[in-house]
Amino acid sequence: MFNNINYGDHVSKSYENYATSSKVKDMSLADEGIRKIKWVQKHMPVLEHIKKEFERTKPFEGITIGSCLHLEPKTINLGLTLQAGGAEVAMTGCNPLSTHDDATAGGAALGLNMYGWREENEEEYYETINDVLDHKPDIIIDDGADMILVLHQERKELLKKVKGACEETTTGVHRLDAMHKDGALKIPLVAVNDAYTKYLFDNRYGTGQSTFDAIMGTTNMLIAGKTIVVCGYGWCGRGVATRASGLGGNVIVTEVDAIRALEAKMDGYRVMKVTEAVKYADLIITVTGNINVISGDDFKYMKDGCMLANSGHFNVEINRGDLEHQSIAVEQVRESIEQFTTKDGRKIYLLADGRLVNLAAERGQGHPAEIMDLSFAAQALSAKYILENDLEVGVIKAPDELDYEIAGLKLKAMNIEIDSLSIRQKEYLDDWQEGT
Ligand SMILES: NC(=O)c1ccc[n+]([C@@H]2O[C@H](COP(=O)([O-])OP(=O)(O)OC[C@H]3O[C@@H](n4cnc5c(N)ncnc54)[C@H](O)[C@@H]3O)[C@@H](O)[C@H]2O)c1
Ligand SMILES: O=c1[nH]cnc2c1ncn2[C@@H]1O[C@H](CO)[C@@H](O)[C@H]1O
Ligand SMILES: N[C@@H](CCS)C(=O)O
Repeated sequence: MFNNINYGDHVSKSYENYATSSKVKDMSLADEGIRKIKWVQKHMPVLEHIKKEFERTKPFEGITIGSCLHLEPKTINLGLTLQAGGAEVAMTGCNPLSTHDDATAGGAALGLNMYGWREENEEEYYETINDVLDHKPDIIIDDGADMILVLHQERKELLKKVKGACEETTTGVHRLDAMHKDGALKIPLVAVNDAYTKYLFDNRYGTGQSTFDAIMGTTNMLIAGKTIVVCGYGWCGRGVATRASGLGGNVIVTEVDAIRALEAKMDGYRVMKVTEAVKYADLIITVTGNINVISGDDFKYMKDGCMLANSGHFNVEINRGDLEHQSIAVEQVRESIEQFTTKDGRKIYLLADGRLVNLAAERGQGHPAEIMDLSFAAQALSAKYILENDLEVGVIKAPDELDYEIAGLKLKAMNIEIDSLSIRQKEYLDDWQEGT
């Protein structure tokens, strides 16, 4: 069935190395998965460049890399990049709702060990994390730190083989920082999220666009003229607020950090306490990485028809239990939309079960390929960095050289040339004596 597909230059050309240990929903979806993988490859030039380099230099020969990332075509392309470098790759999802079953079938067909399917229950979610750990990885790539936690708590015997791990997202880095402070972290950790080429683009422009892509695709509703409350004005919040405003929404920001609140105000948004903001909201989007951002009485003051979406962390930012408690009926009214009827008769809509909407909604495609090109280039080079350096236990930022290499490659792929400092300019910048 698969043999007449032209795989292109950068993926395996046959299914001979089809990883039989994979657990995916349906291998008959592999053709479609491979078509989607090939599409994103066209839009991930930096990762494709790295893949070619890896094919030549084989930095991961004899190495096993296990990942816990959102499983969709761009992530599979990261897996193929690591595979091109000689690694045995085992992948599972980092969210029970974000896996694309065609992409995982495609990945398995192309020789990656794939574990996971969309709508896993909690037991299956952790079972597939353990399936990846069974491959005894030398390097781990995590998103949200669930796999690293399982490694430290339940699979301690594997710790000594792990040379290091990479973490994809802000909340994962916070969790791992906390773990290190408690003396519980036993491996070196590269906070890939903290690379400039990651958070400045992925968290901001990626989340900005993909959050609205998913919300609009899920609801088929207009943004223009609506009041949109953005909870959290970090990198994701800035991106979400910019796009909300660009689509014609009236944006209100809520924050707990005085500097970020001030920044939001001077960026032109209204800023107020969440208890006040919810009264005006047509749509609320949480992007804080925190728990109970919308909870308790907040639901009482919402207007009839208010929609709730989280694009931050797990399913804890919006307290679903509190909303259920105040409701007399919950009904699935459309794919990824639940309608809660409150005791006083209002309808409140929760998207994608309160999980990050840009990935967990049925229509969620995640960030654009050009954005994940940067994030996954940072992952691929960080994995190589771990292997080539004897890192100490702790959480470090990816080195600046790596960031500049990625930015340079991206600019080149975009046909953009920039200036460089002249010798005189360098001297001037280094000199403290030259004045007016
Ligand atoms: N959906 C995605 O694809 C995606 C992409 C990147 C990051 N993330 C996740 O999104 C979350 C935010 O990431 P970030 O990089 O913007 O983090 P960040 O640290 O830059 O920003 C978070 C902001 O939320 C604020 N905040 C915390 N608690 C709050 C509360 N109760 N009410 C209002 N504001 C509050 C903080 O003060 C901070 O300014 C994280 O969980 C991150 O892992 C999701
Ligand atoms: O399309 C995607 N594929 C894989 N990962 C993604 C995609 N979109 C966003 N993220 C990643 O998900 C993390 C939060 O869990 C973010 O940090 C982002 O890098
Ligand atoms: N993997 C987690 C981390 C997001 S911050 C999630 O999907 O919610």
